[in-house]
Amino acid sequence: MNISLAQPTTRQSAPVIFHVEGISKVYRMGEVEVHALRSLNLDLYESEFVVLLGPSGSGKSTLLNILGGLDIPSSGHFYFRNQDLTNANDAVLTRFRRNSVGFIFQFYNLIPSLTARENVALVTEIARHPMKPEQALELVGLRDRLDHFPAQLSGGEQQRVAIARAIAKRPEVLLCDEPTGALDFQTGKIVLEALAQVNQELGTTTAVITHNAGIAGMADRVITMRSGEITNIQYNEHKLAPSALEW
Ligand SMILES: Nc1ncnc2c1ncn2[C@@H]1O[C@H](COP(=O)(O)OP(=O)(O)OP(=O)(O)O)[C@@H](O)[C@H]1O
Repeated sequence: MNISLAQPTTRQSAPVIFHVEGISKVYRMGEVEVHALRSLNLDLYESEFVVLLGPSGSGKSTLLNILGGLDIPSSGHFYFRNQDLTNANDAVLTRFRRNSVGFIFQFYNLIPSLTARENVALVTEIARHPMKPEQALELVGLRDRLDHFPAQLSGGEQQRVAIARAIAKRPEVLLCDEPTGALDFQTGKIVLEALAQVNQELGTTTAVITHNAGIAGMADRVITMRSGEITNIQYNEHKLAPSALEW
């Protein structure tokens, strides 16, 4: 199914950051072919906050992984700021991921023997124009947890360290796959507050995959997928603060 790309967005004057044109992804498992994405078209705009919904197996992670240069489509084209990355080689994709993309996953993948500040510093040491680890941690509300080790932090705090680590290199996009999947309601909201804050303060284009439809209210756009296709795009005229979300 092709969705019109000409609809207005709340960021309608913003330039396109990702242009996805008819991408398909087929996984071959022996004799069996799994069509994870089917001729999908999508534009994402600078600074927008997008929530991706859809049942398990609908292709959300596959799409996010392609956007982030972790996977490549079987056919179609994928552009980042007019640069065609569809057939980019490993060196180009590595540079793209390193300079332009921050990833957040359900599990935080922090290094247990390093403090919050040191976990973030690992990334800032190799980035081009990083912010200071302290600044990144302050942005996610962890100024007073700089010298704590992961084991001394709650799940929500660890996820916020992971967010600080992802944004400290000032990526243009932040791709989040089930960032609150392992967290309870209240803690999940605090993590969403941190993502909203980063989106607002740094203008980082943010895409969040979730099974939780209650999160949709904080997005500029809500994209719903089913069986490898986009079945609906909804525009929120009035975004909700994460604290006002209910699920
Ligand atoms: N590496 C892979 N090899 C084979 N099949 C895969 C692979 N990755 C994903 N798939 C299949 O592609 C389809 C889409 O998977 P994907 O993970 O993108 O869905 P999803 O919407 O993110 O699901 P979930 O919400 O459960 O994470 C599924 O049928 C899945 O089994």
